[in-house]
Amino acid sequence: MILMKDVYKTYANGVTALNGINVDIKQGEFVYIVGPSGAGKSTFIRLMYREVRPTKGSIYINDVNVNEIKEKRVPLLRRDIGVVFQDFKLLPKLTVYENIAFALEVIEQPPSLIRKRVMDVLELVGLKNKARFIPDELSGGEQQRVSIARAIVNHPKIVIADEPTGNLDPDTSWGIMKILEEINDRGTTVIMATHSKEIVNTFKNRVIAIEDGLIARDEHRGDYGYEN
Ligand SMILES: Nc1ncnc2c1ncn2[C@@H]1O[C@H](COP(=O)(O)OP(=O)(O)OP(=O)(O)O)[C@@H](O)[C@H]1O
Repeated sequence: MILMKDVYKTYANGVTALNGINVDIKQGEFVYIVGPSGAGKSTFIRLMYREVRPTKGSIYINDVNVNEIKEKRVPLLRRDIGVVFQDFKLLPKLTVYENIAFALEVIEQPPSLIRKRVMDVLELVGLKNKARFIPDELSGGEQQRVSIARAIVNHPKIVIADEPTGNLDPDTSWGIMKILEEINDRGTTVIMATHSKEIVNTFKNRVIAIEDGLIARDEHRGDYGYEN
């Protein structure tokens, strides 16, 4: 479902972030991407939704080579992938409801379906009572729950999260993990880059460690493996 073959990435400034990555992630897996700062985790993640293009090698998402599709088909690729960022990236002037609905409006879904889907995801992330709030009126954890709701409202097959708990305290992070595990239990593949030893060692899942642009470790139900 996600397949990388001999993937290299050298940025325009000459920095090589990935140095020959081979990986195979099946539908329904939960995978942590760990490793030292600057090891290439974000680059690895951003290649999957074509935010970054590889210098060499192939990346397949559901048998589609993401580097070969035409620019106009990129939005279609991204419909299958929900992305969650460390800094939430919510639209500040829109309400919680509107932030989530927007993801469906841009792909021209009918209003009745939009309403149902938004209410369903608000229920899942426990924010039905805050649908009319704007992001500034929410805590960091609540804003991250909105951004997760927005990422999954279109029922993507894959959710990619780049340090989703990076700005949150431990209790709030736990709540976010519970939601991601629930989404994964429903069959969605979850790929999450993290620096949290506590999370990786508590919520056991596959661990892929990237060091110096290479996969240094790939373990089923692995440990974090670093001292933070
Ligand atoms: N847009 C870019 N242009 C040039 N170099 C970049 C760019 N993005 C990342 N790099 C470099 O590529 C290397 C890998 O960066 P990347 O962000 O993938 O690492 P990371 O493992 O996610 O780090 P962190 O844990 O600190 O977020 C670093 O040396 C970084 O400086």
